[in-house]
Amino acid sequence: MAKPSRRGVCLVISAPSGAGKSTIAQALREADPTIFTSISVTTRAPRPGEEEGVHYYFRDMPTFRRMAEAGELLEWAEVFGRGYGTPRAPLEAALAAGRDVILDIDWQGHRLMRQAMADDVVGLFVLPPSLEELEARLRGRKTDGDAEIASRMKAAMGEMSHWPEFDYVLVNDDLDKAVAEARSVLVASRLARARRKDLEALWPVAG
Ligand SMILES: Nc1ncnc2c1ncn2[C@@H]1O[C@H](COP(=O)(O)OP(=O)(O)OP(=O)(O)O)[C@@H](O)[C@H]1O
Ligand SMILES: Nc1nc2c(ncn2[C@@H]2O[C@H](COP(=O)(O)O)[C@@H](O)[C@H]2O)c(=O)[nH]1
Repeated sequence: MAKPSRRGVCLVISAPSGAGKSTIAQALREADPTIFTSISVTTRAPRPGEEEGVHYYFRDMPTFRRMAEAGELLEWAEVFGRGYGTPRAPLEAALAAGRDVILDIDWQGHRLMRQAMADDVVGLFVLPPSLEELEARLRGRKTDGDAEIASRMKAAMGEMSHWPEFDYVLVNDDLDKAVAEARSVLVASRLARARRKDLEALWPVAG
């Protein structure tokens, strides 16, 4: 197979639950179907309408632990008391084939991804316009009960305090604007530092 002209960008999008990162990631993928979708493994139960291998790989805790110990997960973290992790092999294959990848994971996962593949990772943190709007979005989504929403709201301030660790930060007040900004981050990242290695092999560089 011919070598791709560049390695893909691994765009890690994090946010407190309900801020809109999955919605933004989905819009980016719909606009550009070449973007690779990483499907995480989780120990949480499927929500109504969620499908195995589409939204998540749903596994019990012993299986999740075995995968983590065997190195099958590039990163994994406990979020809201459950295990979530990124399968290693499909993501590495996609980047090597020159495909951009979007990961919709929490701030701990972003830290671990930076340790695992610093040159490939670009971090984007999505903030909600306010705590009231965050709670309204969690309620409006109708996927979680009161106790789960309370637990996610309780964690939100702590999660949001990690925004300075990211390369880019946006406020998702207007969805179209947020998607356009996230798209700009992806395009700029394609042209940025790690991508220069490919050009250095092709074009002269002043000594
Ligand atoms: N800019 C926006 N204005 C109004 N509603 C929005 C906006 N962005 C997203 N939403 C809605 O907010 C809800 C939460 O969005 P989403 O599921 O994408 O959040 P998330 O950050 O991925 O949450 P989780 O971490 O739980 O997966 C959804 O119902 C979505 O349609
Ligand atoms: N570190 C990781 N975090 C992940 C991964 N997949 C999802 N997540 C994060 O978990 C919470 C909750 O998700 P939900 O689907 O239960 O609402 C959210 O912040 C996700 O971003 C992963 O592989 N690794």
